[in-house]
Amino acid sequence: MTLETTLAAIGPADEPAMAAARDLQARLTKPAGSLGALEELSVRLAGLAGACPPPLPEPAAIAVFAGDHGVHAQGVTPWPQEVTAQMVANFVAGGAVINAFARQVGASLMVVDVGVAIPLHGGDTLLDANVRRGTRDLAVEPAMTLDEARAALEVGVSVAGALVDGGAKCLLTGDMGIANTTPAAALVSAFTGANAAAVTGRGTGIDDETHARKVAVVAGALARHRPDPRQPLATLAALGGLEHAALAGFILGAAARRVPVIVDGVIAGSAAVVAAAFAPDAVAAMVAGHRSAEPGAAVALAHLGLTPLLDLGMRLGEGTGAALALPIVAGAVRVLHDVATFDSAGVSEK
Ligand SMILES: O=C(O)c1ccc[n+]([C@@H]2O[C@H](COP(=O)([O-])O)[C@@H](O)[C@H]2O)c1
Ligand SMILES: Cc1cc2nc[nH]c2cc1C
Repeated sequence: MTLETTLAAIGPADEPAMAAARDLQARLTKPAGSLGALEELSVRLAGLAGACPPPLPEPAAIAVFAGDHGVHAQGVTPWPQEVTAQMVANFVAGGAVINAFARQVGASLMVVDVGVAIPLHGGDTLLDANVRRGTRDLAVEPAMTLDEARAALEVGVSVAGALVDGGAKCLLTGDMGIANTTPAAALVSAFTGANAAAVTGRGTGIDDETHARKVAVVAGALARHRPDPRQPLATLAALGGLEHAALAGFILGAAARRVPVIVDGVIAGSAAVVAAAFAPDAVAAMVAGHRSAEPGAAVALAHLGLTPLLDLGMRLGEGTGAALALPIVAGAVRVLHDVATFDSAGVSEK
């Protein structure tokens, strides 16, 4: 599917299904409101599916999009760029944290090379969809051409479509890319209007001097490119990464198929903000898995009006925060399927 046909397929939440879910929640054998945020989540998922109860989010599929970044040359991260390719190999071998969490929650995992700088050779779980071997340096020129950004977006759309065609009832975002918290911060700043210092954090863990340089790089890129958030493709191309673009497409692809997508940390959060700029109704498909410690993540979620399910101080990426949130999403939906009503169970109401 092209970007345009995907955007055209995205529609608003179904109000009658949401009303039915609210009504059912009120009749279940529990005090009204006692499941807190899970109740509203179940209502949102009913609205997305256009059905009450909505489908359980099983089977669930994680896609980890990997890319490299020209802005690495600015010294915004202490890690060498080749760690991106090395970690992709680790995902394929099953040895990363996301592999452990995917096994723990029963989700499938695939890795997509959308922009890694080093040629990779993987097995069945690595998809070669490389658009470019790393972006250009956003501190000095647009990171991508419009065509490259569009191609990466469409990689994400087609991965989402293939996973849904294969039976996935829930998609989870994953990312890997040394230096990718810098473009994430720039995107969040460009689309939300928050200033560079408010959205730029310590990524994998950087000292004060590196952090000051990173804030200056983000502020400088915004001053240089003067992105117009009403032009999402141009803004994404100027400031983004190939995995950010693919993740935005992945989220749009989920929304077009009316399947929930659990959004991980700051990289996925920035991609979600891009997706919402293309199609505001796409927010109906998004579930915020967790609140990453990276400050841009909370700014992105506030902009989208989403409340994170978990807040564990995590800042790993890979899809780890989304994976841990999956059982909570499943629990919220299962309540609508399994729990008796006051009527059916013969429980007295107050
Ligand atoms: O998901 C997050 O919120 C997150 C926060 C900090 C770091 N990361 C991960 O760390 C890498 C980027 O960090 P950095 O410091 O090199 O920009 C990249 O591979 C991300 O998956 C991810
Ligand atoms: C080791 C390592 C693992 C990661 N996983 C996601 N980002 C990462 C960054 C590093 C450096």
